[in-house]
Order: sequence, then C-alpha cells, then structure tokens
Amino acid sequence: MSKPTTVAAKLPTKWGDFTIYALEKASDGKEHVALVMGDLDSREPMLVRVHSECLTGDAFSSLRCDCGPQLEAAMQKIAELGRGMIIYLRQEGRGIGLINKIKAYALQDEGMDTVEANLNLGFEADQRTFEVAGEILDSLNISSIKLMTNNPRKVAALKAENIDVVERVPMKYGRNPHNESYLSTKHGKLGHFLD
Ligand SMILES: Nc1nc2c(ncn2[C@@H]2O[C@H](COP(=O)(O)OP(=O)(O)OP(=O)(O)O)[C@@H](O)[C@H]2O)c(=O)[nH]1
Ligand SMILES: [Zn+2]
Repeated sequence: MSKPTTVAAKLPTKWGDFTIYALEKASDGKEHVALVMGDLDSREPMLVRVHSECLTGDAFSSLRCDCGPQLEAAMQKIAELGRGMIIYLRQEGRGIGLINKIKAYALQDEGMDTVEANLNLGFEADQRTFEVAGEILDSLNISSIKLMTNNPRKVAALKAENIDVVERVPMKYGRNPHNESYLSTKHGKLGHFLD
C-alpha cells in the first residue's frame, strides 16, 4: 500500500502555534489529525500524546472521564517544551462510536462500570487499534517517542507498530467526584498506572 500523504496548515492555539496535519487516505478511511510543534527533523525522541476521540470530554468538558484535562495538559506540556505532537485518533468511545458510548453511559447510570457496560452491549472492553498512529508518525518521519499515557496497552500497541517508545510520561489529570469510579475501573480492570 502507498504511504499516506498529509495536508497541513498553521493552527495557532491558546498554548502556542501548532501545525495541523491531516492524514489523507488513512487505512481505516477516517479523518485523523496530528498537531505538531517544533522541529520534525531532529532525531531527539519526540514528546507525543496519542489521544482517542472523546467528543463529550474534549469538546463539552464532561466530568465523566479525564479526556479533556489530559488533552489540555498534553498541549501545555508540548508548548512548555517547544516541541511535541498530539495524534488525535477518530476512535470515539474506545472504538465503539459515539451512539454506543452514550448507550454505555446509560448503563453506567444504572450501576454498571465502564467495562461491564461495553461487554453488555456486545463489545470488547477496548476495541481500539493503533495502526493509524504508526501511519501518521511514519508519514512525518518520526520513529522515536516519549509517550504521554497511563495506559500500558497503548505503549505495547505502539511498540507493535514499530514505534520506539523510549519513555512513558504519566498523565494524571482531571480526577473529580464524577469520574472517581471510572478511573478506579481503569486502574483495576484495564491496568492503567493510576492510584
Ligand atoms: N466505551 C467507553 N468509552 C469511553 C468511556 N469513557 C471514555 N471513553 C473513551 O475512552 C477513550 C479514552 O482515550 P485515551 O484518553 O486516549 O486513552 P486511555 O486508554 O484512557 O489512556 P490514557 O493515555 O492514559 O489517557 C476515548 O475514546 C473516550 O471516548 C466509557 O465510559 N465507555
Ligand atoms: Zn472522555
């Protein structure tokens, strides 16, 4: 298969000036993007956040999860360092999509945890894949990264895409009374490095 190409434009943000790259012809046909600050040519490992879409958390400041504060903290860290990348993957709801995530939220409102709700709807606990993150890094010639995540399976999945993850940077942000049990389920059932 031919290497995916990108289109790019400047993206000034409240944290500083990024360049936004959108992947054309990603293998899954979706419109994924990367926000980049700083030098793409340096061989120094790049600080990277691979963030899966969460419309409710990222756009509407939902307190049910920690996605919004993690995204903002990642952009801030990149801006402080002057170099880094956000890879924003269009796999809403851990890959089950927005409608199903809302169905899962309704089940959680009735007492299920986030994993039980996915299973009850006939999905796996986490249906995400990370090939596209590999395609984006490859198209921008980045092979070595410091990954901002608490999720050990995300580290393993990226290594499986031949990305050299030289360091994991913890991302403990956004804990609040509404997401307390969500975060403890992430820790207890999904293995996240969270206390
Ligand atoms: N199915 C489902 N998905 C959820 C729920 N809460 C959040 N999500 C999704 O979970 C994903 C969280 O993605 P990330 O923040 O990239 O990853 P993570 O696995 O939590 O790991 P970190 O890198 O440590 O944040 C997003 O796609 C959200 O839409 C939920 O209750 N059910
Ligand atoms: Zn979220």
